[in-house]
Amino acid sequence: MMDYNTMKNINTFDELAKLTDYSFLEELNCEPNLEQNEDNKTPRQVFSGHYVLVEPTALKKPLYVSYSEDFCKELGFTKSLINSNEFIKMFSADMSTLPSGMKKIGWATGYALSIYGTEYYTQCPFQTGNAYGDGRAISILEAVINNKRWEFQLKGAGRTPYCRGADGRAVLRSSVREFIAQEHMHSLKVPTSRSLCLFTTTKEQVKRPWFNNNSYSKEAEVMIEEDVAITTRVASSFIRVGQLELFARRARKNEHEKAYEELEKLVLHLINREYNSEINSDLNLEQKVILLAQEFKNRLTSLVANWIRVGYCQGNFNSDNCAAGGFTLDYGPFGFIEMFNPSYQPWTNGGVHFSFFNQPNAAKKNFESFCSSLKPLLASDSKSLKELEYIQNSFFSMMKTKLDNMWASKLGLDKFDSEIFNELMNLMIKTKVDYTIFFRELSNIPSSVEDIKISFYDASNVNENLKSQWNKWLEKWRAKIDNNLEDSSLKLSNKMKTVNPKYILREWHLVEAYKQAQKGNYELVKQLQKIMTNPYIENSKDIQREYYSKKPLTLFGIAGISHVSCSS
Ligand SMILES: Nc1ncnc2c1ncn2[C@@H]1O[C@H](COP(=O)(O)OP(=O)(O)OP(=O)(O)O)[C@@H](O)[C@H]1O
Ligand SMILES: [Mg+2]
Repeated sequence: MMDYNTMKNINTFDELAKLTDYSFLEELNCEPNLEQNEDNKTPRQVFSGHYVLVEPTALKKPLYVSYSEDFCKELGFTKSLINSNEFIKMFSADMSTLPSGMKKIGWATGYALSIYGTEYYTQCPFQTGNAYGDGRAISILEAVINNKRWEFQLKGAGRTPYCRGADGRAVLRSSVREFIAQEHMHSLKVPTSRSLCLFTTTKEQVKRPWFNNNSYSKEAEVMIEEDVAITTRVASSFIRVGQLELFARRARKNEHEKAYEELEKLVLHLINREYNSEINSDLNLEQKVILLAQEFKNRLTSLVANWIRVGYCQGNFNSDNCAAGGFTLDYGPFGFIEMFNPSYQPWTNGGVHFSFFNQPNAAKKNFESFCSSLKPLLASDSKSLKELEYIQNSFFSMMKTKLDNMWASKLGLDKFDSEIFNELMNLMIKTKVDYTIFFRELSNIPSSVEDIKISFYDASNVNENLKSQWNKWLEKWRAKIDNNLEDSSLKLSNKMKTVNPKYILREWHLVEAYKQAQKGNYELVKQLQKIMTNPYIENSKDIQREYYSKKPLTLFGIAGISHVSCSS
């Protein structure tokens, strides 16, 4: 819990400037031989170094869409700071007038890509992997604020050497989605990068593939022009599994004389930034690497169990979208499940491997890529290599324990019960239930199917046979919780409501919010932010009517609401 009383508020930009601390960035290698005034905004190969310096491309006449109240409070950022001209300039990517002590240039990093465990090079325009990385994300600040170190990164801040010929921008639509979802996830108690603020402009548009109105098409049908936007996201670091892979691939192939050294540096840097409290700095490299693998496994399995708990599908869980700190990163073609379907996948190009219930397998693949990246550092130590292999091979047993515990907590049970679980899954699929509403209603400890019918998409079609199956299941389940029940049912109910959210971010609500925002009205964005940053509370009847609500049947299958083909 944050102790706001002992926190220092930051009222002015000069106060923020004083908290700037680039010492972590300085642990890493900047790309060598970079000529000062080289235009670093065209695709090119970057052969070595952990980052390149690049000047963000500012938004002209930025419009302030919103900021995160919760996160600003956590940072101690006051309204006067957040509304200051300097703040608006910096986070709409204009770094030209920053005070001394603050870098007037940003940095972007290269990374490699593995899709479901397979190494790819073809996405790089040079087919080498040397021009793949942050194509539109540029970090601009590192600061230690109230004893915690944060990196501030602009998403959509213009081209970098890794832009692959694209525009380096993000559009308002995708930025509103990412901005709200990131803080929603934090409020759902799922580790994630955070949102600071969101700016747009009417002075610059880019083209994106999209759909005709009310279309059922799975493929984009038209190119539309959209206003660009920049979200500032903030995290303890933005190191991805793919980033480790890039340096490990180079070390493995001995691509240049410093390849091994750069890998080692990055891994130690990752430990310093993300695993400081778990890994003692006195240990030797091999011991550190082993502990790193163990702890990342621990975090990644918890993360994915949490995603399933809240109904989140990442959609594109490649190794380059997998944060090495074990938190959620890259809210692209994500979605929160509505009608339960284990193979739910909001992204039409994503494939079943990244679908809802397959996320543990996708995580396992990313974990394998992670472990492979550590291997060069253990090459001369066969005992440690064996240990790493063991850690890698036991991913699934840890994943299963985390999933079992998660399901037990959703069901209010002390212990996972496979019979109760399997029967429930079958019933949920057969009946077409809303995932969130079902578990929230279950948290009221119902005794009859009538009490959970509100979560059924087609309650009128639930026949007597199905009703009796539900009643039997509820009876069985109640017998279990009664057996386990030390506390009163009210206590159990309250406990279940801390793991089963009342509100999740439904795409059709997001669509309304970004459509309004595209017309210059940010009220719905703010309203959604407010509700989605308090997802476990009941809220007023009016809010319940609107947001504790199943997806309207008319929206099923509609492109841009039920699925997307492009998210950027
Ligand atoms: N409009 C764009 N301009 C330049 N590069 C882009 C653009 N869109 C995507 N990319 C790059 O393509 C790669 C794959 O895109 P992906 O959708 O995973 O990431 P993203 O949403 O841009 O970024 P992140 O993972 O940083 O949240 C990334 O390296 C990204 O930087
Ligand atoms: Mg990405």
